[in-house]
Amino acid sequence: MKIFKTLTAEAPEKVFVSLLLGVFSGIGYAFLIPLILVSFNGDSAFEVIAPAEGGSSILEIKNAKFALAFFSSCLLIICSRTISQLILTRVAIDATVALRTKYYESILYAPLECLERVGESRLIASITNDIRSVIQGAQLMPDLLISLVTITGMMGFLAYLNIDIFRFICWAIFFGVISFQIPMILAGKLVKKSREKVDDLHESINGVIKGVKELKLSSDKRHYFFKSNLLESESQLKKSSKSALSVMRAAINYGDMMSFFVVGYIAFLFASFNLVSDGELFGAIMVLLYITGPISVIMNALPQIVTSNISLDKVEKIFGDMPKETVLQHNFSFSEFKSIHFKDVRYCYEDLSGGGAFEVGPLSFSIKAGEVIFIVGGNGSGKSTLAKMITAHYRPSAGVINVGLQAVDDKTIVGYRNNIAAIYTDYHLFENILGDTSESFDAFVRELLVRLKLGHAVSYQRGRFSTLKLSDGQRKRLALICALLENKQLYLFDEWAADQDPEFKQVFYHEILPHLRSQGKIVVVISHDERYFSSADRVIELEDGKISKVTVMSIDAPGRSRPNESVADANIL
Ligand SMILES: Nc1ncnc2c1ncn2[C@@H]1O[C@H](COP(=O)(O)OP(=O)(O)OP(=O)(O)O)[C@@H](O)[C@H]1O
Repeated sequence: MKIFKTLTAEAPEKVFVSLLLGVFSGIGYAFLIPLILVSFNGDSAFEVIAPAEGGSSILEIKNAKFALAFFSSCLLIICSRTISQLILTRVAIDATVALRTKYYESILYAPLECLERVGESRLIASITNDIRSVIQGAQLMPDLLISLVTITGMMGFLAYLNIDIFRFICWAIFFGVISFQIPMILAGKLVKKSREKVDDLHESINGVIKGVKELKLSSDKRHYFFKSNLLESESQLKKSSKSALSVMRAAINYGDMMSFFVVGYIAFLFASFNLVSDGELFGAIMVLLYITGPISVIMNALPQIVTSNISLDKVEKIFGDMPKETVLQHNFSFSEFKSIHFKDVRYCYEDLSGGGAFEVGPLSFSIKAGEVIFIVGGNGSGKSTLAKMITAHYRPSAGVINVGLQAVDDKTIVGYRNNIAAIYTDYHLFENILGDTSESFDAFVRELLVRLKLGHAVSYQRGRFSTLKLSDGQRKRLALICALLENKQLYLFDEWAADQDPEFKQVFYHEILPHLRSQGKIVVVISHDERYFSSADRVIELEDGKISKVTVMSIDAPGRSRPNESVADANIL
């Protein structure tokens, strides 16, 4: 079974040892009943012997050999079963971490458009729920094996007791397995359907958590969302889960009772038509009653195994279909990173709605070091799409991007990205500064915190900010500090200043940008702040994915300076 491979792939030797111990344990179980039955041999295993004088009666073991074998089997079961389960539990924990790590890597190395297509909710649901479910199923391995070995051993004993009873039971098992498959196939389909509903539910949960502010503002909206989205998703999941579990429970009970039907048949009918001694009949019934335990273990494990297999399919569908960027993960070093050239670059979204895909391009322009470019345009004109092409998150469908004379391609793209610091509209602020956090940074960061008026709200020590519980504007200023610390060659700000006070807009447009220009950086700013367009060297206007206008700004405009020229008011850095 596929789910078991997740464990065997992690530590094959340990899993092998665990299974071997499971087999020993199963053999131990399979010996218990035969030992008792053989030791009875028509008499009592214990004989009351004369009480010692003045003392109470004691029991003396008559069949010491069998008794010893019996207790040795018990000991074997305790030791082998415990060690087997301990080993597998540890392997399961390692396998869970290994699987999650593999999928973290898949996410980190997948093309951005692919992650955007799958969506946050489905990724989180798979990494958290599905992987846990797969491992829970795989962990049942030793118990299943113990039960299978026990049943096999007991069947062997039955064959030894009476071959006719053995044959009859083989047919009963065959019939049971076949008739059990029908409800299980139906249950599998229902579990699959219910798993699909989990994604919808996650989407709704995301909505209730992220959209709580909007929902609180309107009781109608809240009521509608609660009923039509959240409760509807819950109700669909509840319906499909209940159906799946009902079918499965009924199938399990049928399977459980099958063994008692067989016991009843043998006890009341079989003996009437076949030549079976009382001893054989008694032995067969004991064996059959005994194996109802292992059968029950297998039956009860089946729902988890079905669910785990479906979870594994889901994980494989999401992550198996997720391509890895075919790029060389080598930090290519450009001979110089002084200019970027777009030549007839296009990017076309996949047409998912059928209403025609949006295309950006063909775009041809260059940006030099020490230049600040503003990209402007109406909503939906393609600014953010172009930003993602500039930062090489979206690879062009046509055309080329060069750094100087060197192309940004599979061999150089990782090196290209390593030269970029960006703040997107949906940026993420990490809790600590990732990378070099040497003490030399401390004074610099503290100075920036004070200049951006964050000094009272946040303190910084050794790569960590004291808190991220800040206003939106403050968080964005903190993101700006992190970006500046990176000291990259290309800076991209996607509407950074949109939610800043005029005071900080001023700092951004008239101090930060001129400073970056003076440092010879390539700076791309997506902006709607017309008041500050004069801070740019050039303003590229987009309309419907194409460049509609390029304006070269006057060198004398406020907030302007040439590369390497000291900036009078860029006094923060
Ligand atoms: N993931 C996507 N799949 C398909 N089409 C998309 C996707 N993202 C954006 N688009 C399309 O691309 C167009 C440009 O989007 P983009 O986000 O680049 O615009 P924008 O200029 O940044 O807009 P805004 O100023 O509103 O942020 C949109 O009209 C939209 O139809």
